[in-house]
Amino acid sequence: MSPTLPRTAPGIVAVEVLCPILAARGVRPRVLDFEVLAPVPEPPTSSLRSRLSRTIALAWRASPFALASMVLAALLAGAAPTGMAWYARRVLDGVARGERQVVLVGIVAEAVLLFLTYVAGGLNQFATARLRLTLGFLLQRAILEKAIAVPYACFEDAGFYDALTRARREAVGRPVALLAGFFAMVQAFAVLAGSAALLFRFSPLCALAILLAALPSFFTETRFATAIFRLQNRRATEAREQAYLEQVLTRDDHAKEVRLFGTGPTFLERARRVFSLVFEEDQALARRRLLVGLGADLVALALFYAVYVSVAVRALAGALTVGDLGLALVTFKQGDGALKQALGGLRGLYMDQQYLGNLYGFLDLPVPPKRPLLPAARARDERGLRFENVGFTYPGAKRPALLGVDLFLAPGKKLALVGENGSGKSTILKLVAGLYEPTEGRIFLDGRDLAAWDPEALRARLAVVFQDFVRYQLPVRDNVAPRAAEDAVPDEGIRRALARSEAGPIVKKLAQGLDQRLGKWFPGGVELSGGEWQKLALARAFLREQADLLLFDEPTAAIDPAAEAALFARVRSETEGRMAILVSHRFSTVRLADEILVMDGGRVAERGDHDALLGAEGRYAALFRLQAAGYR
Ligand SMILES: Nc1ncnc2c1ncn2[C@@H]1O[C@H](COP(=O)(O)OP(=O)(O)OP(=O)(O)O)[C@@H](O)[C@H]1O
Repeated sequence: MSPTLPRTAPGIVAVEVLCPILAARGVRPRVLDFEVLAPVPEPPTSSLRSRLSRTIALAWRASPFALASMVLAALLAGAAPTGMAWYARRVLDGVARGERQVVLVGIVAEAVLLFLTYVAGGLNQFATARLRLTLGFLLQRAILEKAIAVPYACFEDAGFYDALTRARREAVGRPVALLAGFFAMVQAFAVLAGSAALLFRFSPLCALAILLAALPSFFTETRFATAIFRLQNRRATEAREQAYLEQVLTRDDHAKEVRLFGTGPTFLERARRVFSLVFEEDQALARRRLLVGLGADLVALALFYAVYVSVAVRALAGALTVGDLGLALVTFKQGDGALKQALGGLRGLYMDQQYLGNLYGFLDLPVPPKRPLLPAARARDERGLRFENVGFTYPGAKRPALLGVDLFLAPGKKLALVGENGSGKSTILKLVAGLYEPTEGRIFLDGRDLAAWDPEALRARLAVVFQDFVRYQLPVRDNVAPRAAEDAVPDEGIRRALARSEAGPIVKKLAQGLDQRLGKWFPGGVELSGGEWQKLALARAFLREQADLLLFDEPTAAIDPAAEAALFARVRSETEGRMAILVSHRFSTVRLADEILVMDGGRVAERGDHDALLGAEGRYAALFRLQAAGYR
C-alpha cells in the first residue's frame, strides 16, 4: 500500500478536530471536503517490496491461472540453461573419451531441456497477455469506482485531473510489466547463479567477477529510471494539455468551430510546442543515459573477458578438459545473456514500481464519508426549501459566487431565477442539488439541514436538467433512463416522460424508435439537433416521477418558442404539487413562476411575482421591457 495522503493527513485532522470545536462556538469553517482530497499524490514513498506484493495479490485476484503460469515459466526457463550447460560438458567429455552412451544421453537431455525452455516461453507469453487484460480491467474499474466516489468538487481541481490521468495511464500495462520484469529477473538470476556455481569449479574469482559485472549497469540504470520517472510526473500537465489539444482537433463537437474559425493550424502549432518542450528534455536525458550506459557496459565487458582469458589460459596449460572449456564457454555466454536480462528486469522493475506509485497513490486517496462539515442545524417544523443567509465561494476562487441569499419555496410552488451572466443562478441550483455545501448559512429541505440529508435520499427527491446536460452516445432508451435501476422502467414509462418533454415526435421519426442509437460516435447513430437533445435531457428529468423538487437550468435555451410555450404549459400541469426552480433568460417563461428572484453579483437584488416586479419599475421591469421590445 502506498497511501500518498494517509487518513491522518493534516487536512483531515483539521476537519475532524476543528469542526466540532468551531461548531460549538458557532463558527462555520471554510473547509470543503474537496480541500482534503485535492493534493496530488506525492512521489511515492512506499517500498518496491510492498508495491510488488500488492501487484502480485491483485494479479492473483485477476487471474490465478496466469500468475501461476508465469511463476512456472520463470522457474523452468531459469533452471534449464544450467542443466543444458552441464550436459554440454558431459557430451564433449564423452566424445573425447569415446563414451557413446554418455554422448547420446547428454544430447537427448539437452534437447528436452531446450524444448522445456520453448514451452516456458510460450506459456509466459500466453499468461502475460491474459494478465494484461484481466488485471488491466480490474484496475481500470477500481480507478473508475474511485472517480465516482470522490466529491464532485474534485473535478474542479487540475491536480486531481493530473492524478487521475497518471493513474489511468499506468493501469493497463504497468502492473503486468512489473510482474513480467520481476519474473524475468528471477529467471535471469537463477541462470546467473547457475552460471556462477558452474564457474566456481574453475575459479571462485571467476564466479565473483561474473556477479560483479552486473553492478555498474544496475546503479546507472536505476538512477536514470528515477530521473525519467520524475521527468514524466513533472510533465503530467503538459501530457494532458497535449491530449486535450488532440481532442480539440479530433472530436466531432469541436470540428465545426475548428473549421469555421480556422483554428486547426493554431492548435496544431500549440501541440507541436508542447511536444518539442517535452521532446527536448527527453532527448537530453536519453543522450546522458546512452553515454553513462556505454561506460557501464564497458566495465562489464572487461570483467567477462578477463574470466574468458583466464579459463583459456588454464586450458592451454592443460589444467582443464575439453568439456570444462566447453562448459566455461557456454556458461560464459549464458551468464552474459542472463546478466543483460537481469539488468533489464531490475531496471524495469525499479521504474515500473515508481510509476505504480501513481496508480496505487490514486487508488489510496481517502474518500471522506459524506458527512456535514458541521453538525447539522436543528430541524424545523416546516415543509419546503429554505435558504438562510447562504453564501458560497468556489474552491480556489477569490470572490464569493453567492452572498447572503435568503429564499423560501413552499411545497408545490415555482421559483424562477433571473439575472445577468455570472450572477449566481446556476450556483444556487448546484447547492440545492448537494454538489457543494454552502460556505456560509444553511439550506433546509422540509425543515432538515441539507447537510444532514442522506445523499441517496436527497437524490431521490431531485430531478435536474443542467445547462451542460449530457448527450449520451447511446440508444434513446438509455438517454432517458440511464440508471441500471431504471432499466426496468417499461417502455410505457419512457414514452410518458418523452411526451412530457415534447420529445414524442422526435422518437417517432427515428427508424429504430427507443432503440435508436444517438450521436455519431458509433455505427448506426443518428445525430439530433440541440433542441432535440435538450428535450431528451428534460425527459430524463421527467422520468423521475417520485422527485418533488425539480431544478431546471435554462432547460429551453435551445428549444423554439412554440415548443417552449407548450412545454411549460405542460410542466406547470405535470409538476402540480411539486416544487420547481427554473433558471431562464426568457421572460415569457419566467413570468409564469410564483416568485421571481433577480440575482445581481451573487445577491438577491429584487424579488416578487411578475406583476409586482413590473410594478416596482426596477431592474426586472427594465429587462422585461427590453426583451419584449425585441419581439415586437
Ligand atoms: N466551478 C466554478 N469555479 C469557480 N468559480 C465558478 C465556478 N462556476 C461558476 N463560477 C463563478 O461563480 C459566479 C456565478 O456563476 P453561475 O454559474 O452561478 O452564474 P449564472 O448566473 O448561472 O450565469 P449564466 O447566466 O452565465 O449561466 C461567476 O462569477 C462564475 O465565474
